[in-house]
Amino acid sequence: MYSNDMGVSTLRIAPSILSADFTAIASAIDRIEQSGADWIHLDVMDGHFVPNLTFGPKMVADIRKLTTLPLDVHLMVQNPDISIPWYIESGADHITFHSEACVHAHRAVQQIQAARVRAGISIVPSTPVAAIEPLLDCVDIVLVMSVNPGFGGQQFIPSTLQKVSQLARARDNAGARYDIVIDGGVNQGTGQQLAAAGADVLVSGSAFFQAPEPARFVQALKNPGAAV
Ligand SMILES: O=C(CO)[C@H](O)[C@H](O)COP(=O)(O)O
Ligand SMILES: [Co+2]
Repeated sequence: MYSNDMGVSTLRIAPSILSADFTAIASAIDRIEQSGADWIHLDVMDGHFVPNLTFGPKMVADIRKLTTLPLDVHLMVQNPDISIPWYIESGADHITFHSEACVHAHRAVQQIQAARVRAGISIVPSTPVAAIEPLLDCVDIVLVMSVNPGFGGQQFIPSTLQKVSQLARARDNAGARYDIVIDGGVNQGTGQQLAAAGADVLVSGSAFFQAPEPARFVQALKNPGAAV
């Protein structure tokens, strides 16, 4: 559930800089910090696993110098085991890679955790939760893509909700500890549905950067249904 015993929201918000102006990255980081958001989501795309290119470890290292907020690196790259060490070195707090892009996913999780970085596994909309079931007892994060990865500003795919409930149930039954992170098409409407289904963290790119009042937007996502 998304509130604690005191009725305070436990939902965390992770704005994605994918929708920021890359020529003014320091001001984007400042906007995120001032908004009361919890993590900064960094989308790394290689032009192979997804049909788009963004940035690499230098950008992550430069952002590391600007903030103490957790840096949540989302690797949309083929064979992430090659580049995981670069993102460890650049100061990432979390590194999430795609199940579809990595043959030896269990080894990659160990590689990340050995550096005391939180390890995440992600699935695209056409991949079922069953594909990552063997990893659920060892990952720190499960990132469910609710759009096809590669671009911001796409429409939420509703079948994601069922995956979120399935992951929340599996975690409760097994006593596992992963955060359920949802990425793609998150706005106040879909956020409310995702919170009810059991999401822990909502990534928001275009909606966050378009919001006239980012702090109000973050509060509204954290407290679905409440007037803020
Ligand atoms: O991983 C991503 C795209 O592959 C982005 O994190 C995601 O799409 C966020 O953008 P938006 O909130 O605009 O959908
Ligand atoms: Co992402």
